[in-house]
Parts: sequence; structure tokens; C-alpha cells
Amino acid sequence: MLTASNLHFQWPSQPSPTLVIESFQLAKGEKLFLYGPSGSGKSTLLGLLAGIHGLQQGSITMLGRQLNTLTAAKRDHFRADHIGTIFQNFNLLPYLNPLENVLLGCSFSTLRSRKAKATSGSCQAEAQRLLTELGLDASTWTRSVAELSIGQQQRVAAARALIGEPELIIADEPTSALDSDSREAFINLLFSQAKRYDATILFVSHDRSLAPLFDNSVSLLALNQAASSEPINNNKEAQ
Ligand SMILES: Nc1ncnc2c1ncn2[C@@H]1O[C@H](COP(=O)(O)OP(=O)(O)OP(=O)(O)O)[C@@H](O)[C@H]1O
Repeated sequence: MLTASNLHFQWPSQPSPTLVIESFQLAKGEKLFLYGPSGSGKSTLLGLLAGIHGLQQGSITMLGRQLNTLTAAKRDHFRADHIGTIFQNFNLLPYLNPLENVLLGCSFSTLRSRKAKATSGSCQAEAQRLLTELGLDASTWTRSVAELSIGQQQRVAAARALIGEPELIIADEPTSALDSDSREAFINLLFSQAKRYDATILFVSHDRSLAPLFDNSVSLLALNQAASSEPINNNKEAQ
């Protein structure tokens, strides 16, 4: 469902490329675990794959569309329709309640809104179904998100990513604040929802102990040819 080739990305303020990746693939329904230490470029890669950052070199094809040929606005639209993201700090909007936060996943995409209605009759009913199945009962739906525990906030973020059945779920270190039992429980809940519609999951973490839960795992340090190259400035200083 996703193929990336010859990716090359350098942050403007950085002396050397952050990512040089010859090839990266995701199959439909695959649950892939991508790991690497802090600063190795995991979030940068996710930003490229999700079309948040424009590509400087190479190509990314997802669901038959070549993302690097789209304008930033079209990439935003494509992302809203086809990618659900769970962020490390969850990015829940504090002025919306948990239910309203989940509904955001539908409000930026007619396609996802249509799919939610087809599943449960309305976006509201689908948001409630997801929250319930992810372990949040009705008493939490209209509270302030600030009053929820980290684990509850994480489930709201997962429901927001899943609503409207986006083909790809990207999870960027969503379990780093939890103990190991809660991490595994959360991942299993995520998988059971993803399985309902054969979603693809790209899960990123520095915690390799989670890898056995996934179909496949990849080390970003092994994948990224920039990881082994010397920074340009260091070379200059050494001369
Ligand atoms: N907006 C930015 N501008 C400049 N450099 C950046 C920017 N974002 C990230 N970088 C640099 O790119 C490199 C990779 O960062 P990135 O956040 O992708 O790593 P990471 O593996 O996700 O780290 P972590 O696990 O700590 O979140 C780092 O050297 C970082 O300083």
C-alpha cells in the first residue's frame, strides 16, 4: 500500500542529511514496528510518509498516488482521507471534550465521514462505538480532556485516528508514558480495531521490547544510510 524509494531529506538548519533511505515498503494490513534511538529521524520519516514535509528527493507512492507530485494542500487532503495519526503527546484539543476530539477525524474528511456513517449510522455513533471498544465508558466522553488519565487520553487519540477507517494508522511513540502492561494492552486494543477493516499500522518507538507484538520490525539505523555518514561540518573541522 506504500512504497518509498531513494528518500533524501535534510533539515535546512542541519549540516548533513537526516535521512537517506533507498527503499521502504508497507503492505496492506501489515503491522510494522520501526525503532531507533532518540534523534535517529523516526518522526522526520513519519512526516515524509504522511506528506507533512515535502520530499526533497525520491518518491513515495501510497494507494496508487505519488505523493511527491501533489501540492502541499493536496497532500493535506490526502492525509486527512487516508492516514490516522496517534502522536506521542496525543495532540488532543483541550477546549473540546473527548467525543468532540474523536469527531475531528471525520470533520476534515468527507470520505471518512461517509465511512463512519456507513458503519454506525452517524459519525457520533461511530465515535461512541470506538471509545467504548477502546475502553472508555460514557461517563468520560463529555469531560474535559485535561481530567483524563494519560491512558484514557491515549485511547481518545486512537479513536480519533481510527474513525472513518483510514487505510494507514501512524503511531509515533504513543506508549512512551505508560508501564509495560498498559503498553501491550493498548497495542492489542489498537490491533483489534485495525483488524476490523484490515488497516496498515506503522508504529514507531525506541522501546524494542514491543517488537514481538508486530508482524515485522525494522531498525531505522539499519535502514538509514545517513546514519553512518559523517556530518559535513565535522569533516570540515577535522581538516
Ligand atoms: N524542525 C526541525 N528543524 C531542524 N532539525 C530538525 C527538526 N526536526 C528534527 N530535526 C533534527 O532531525 C534529527 C532527527 O529528529 P527526529 O525528531 O526525526 O528524531 P526521532 O528519532 O523522532 O527522535 P525522538 O525519538 O527523540 O522523537 C535530529 O537531529 C533533529 O535535531
